[in-house]
Amino acid sequence: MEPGSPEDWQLRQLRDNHSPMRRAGWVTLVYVLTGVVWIVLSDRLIGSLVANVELLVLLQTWKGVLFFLVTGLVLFYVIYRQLNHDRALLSLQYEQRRALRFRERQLTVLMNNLPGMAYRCHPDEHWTMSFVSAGCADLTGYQSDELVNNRSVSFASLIDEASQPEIALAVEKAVDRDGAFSVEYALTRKDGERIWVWERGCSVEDESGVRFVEGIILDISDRKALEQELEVLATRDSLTGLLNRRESARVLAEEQARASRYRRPLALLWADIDHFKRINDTWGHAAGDQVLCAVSDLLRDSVRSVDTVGRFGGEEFIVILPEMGAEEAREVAERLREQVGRQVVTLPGGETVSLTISIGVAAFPDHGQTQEELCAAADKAMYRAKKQGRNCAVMAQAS
Ligand SMILES: Nc1nc2c(ncn2[C@@H]2O[C@H](COP(=O)(O)OP(=O)(O)OP(=O)(O)O)[C@@H](O)[C@H]2O)c(=O)[nH]1
Repeated sequence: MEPGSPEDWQLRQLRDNHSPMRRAGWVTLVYVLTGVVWIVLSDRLIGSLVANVELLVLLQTWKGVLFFLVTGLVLFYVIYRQLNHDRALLSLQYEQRRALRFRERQLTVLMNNLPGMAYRCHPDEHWTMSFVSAGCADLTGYQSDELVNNRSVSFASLIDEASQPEIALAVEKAVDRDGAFSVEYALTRKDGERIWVWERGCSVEDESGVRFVEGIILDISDRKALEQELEVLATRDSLTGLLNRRESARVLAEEQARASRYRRPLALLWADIDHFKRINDTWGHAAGDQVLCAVSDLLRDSVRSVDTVGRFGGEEFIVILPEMGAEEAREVAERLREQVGRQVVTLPGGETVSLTISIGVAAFPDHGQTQEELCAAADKAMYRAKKQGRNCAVMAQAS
């Protein structure tokens, strides 16, 4: 009910009115006093004006009748007004109850048809649920009564452990400033399936001052999968699965900035398959693809976990070697060159393809102060390796 509405005014009036006993007492007192005053005054007036006894008796009789008529009318008006007032209050109560029932029904339908689950919980370490909507079964696999009051399992135990501190912080902040929070995290369902959910909630206080958190939780696994797919598409080379050119450049820029900030060594290898065109021309493009994948796998499997291998274009690869100086990088390049030389790729038709690679080696800061200078130095070194007869690793010249 809106404050200031007519219904509100009526209820306030009812609350502010005196008690029924006091009101009835007042009415009776007014009636008795009026009667006494009327009888005394009217008797005196008539007695002083009329001397004839018969006329006096007649006037007394009509005076009594008049008194009953007037008080009867007043009584009728008072009771009529009161009953009308009561009836208005009763119908107001009835309308309010009806509106309340309608709203409850609306709310229940809404909650039960939400795509996820609505909840009310205590902000304790178990996220003890005091209410969950019917969508709980679809979302978590648990029935409402299994989750409410942690009867079978606590909601906190379903949440991915790594996300718990972040969620606790978001909720704490929301409770502190009476605001809302939204978080994304992984949740383990009753059947063991791991799903991604998005939760939005806010802190509320009930009439007795107890704090709760209320909100909704939606399944966003499809969106997450799409996001991850898009991320792979944006950062990976679709043929080899290595980082693509853009992502390789981003990682190199990051590593170069770090090396520059902390004055740490960093090396870059620029590798190119020798006479790759011949492979394509001899065995076909699909065979060329297979060779590219084989070389990619070999490079990826032959470096440290901190190193990054990317496909920079056609048959060109880069290897980013953090915390590595020029000499060590040359040894790595030599090792990779030998491994590729030893590798034989067997094509689907049974034919075998042998290959070699040429590698340019550049180190930060000796061969380049910036990412661009480092790339250019490694690329030039690779071309010198080609000129020197291929199948070799060549160190870049100092800048
Ligand atoms: N199969 C296949 N071939 C590719 C791909 N990308 C580029 N190429 C081919 O790679 C070949 C590169 O040839 P070139 O740049 O002449 O180099 P090369 O034959 O390796 O000779 P050198 O580098 O001088 O040793 C071209 O024929 C391109 O068509 C790819 O994704 N798959």
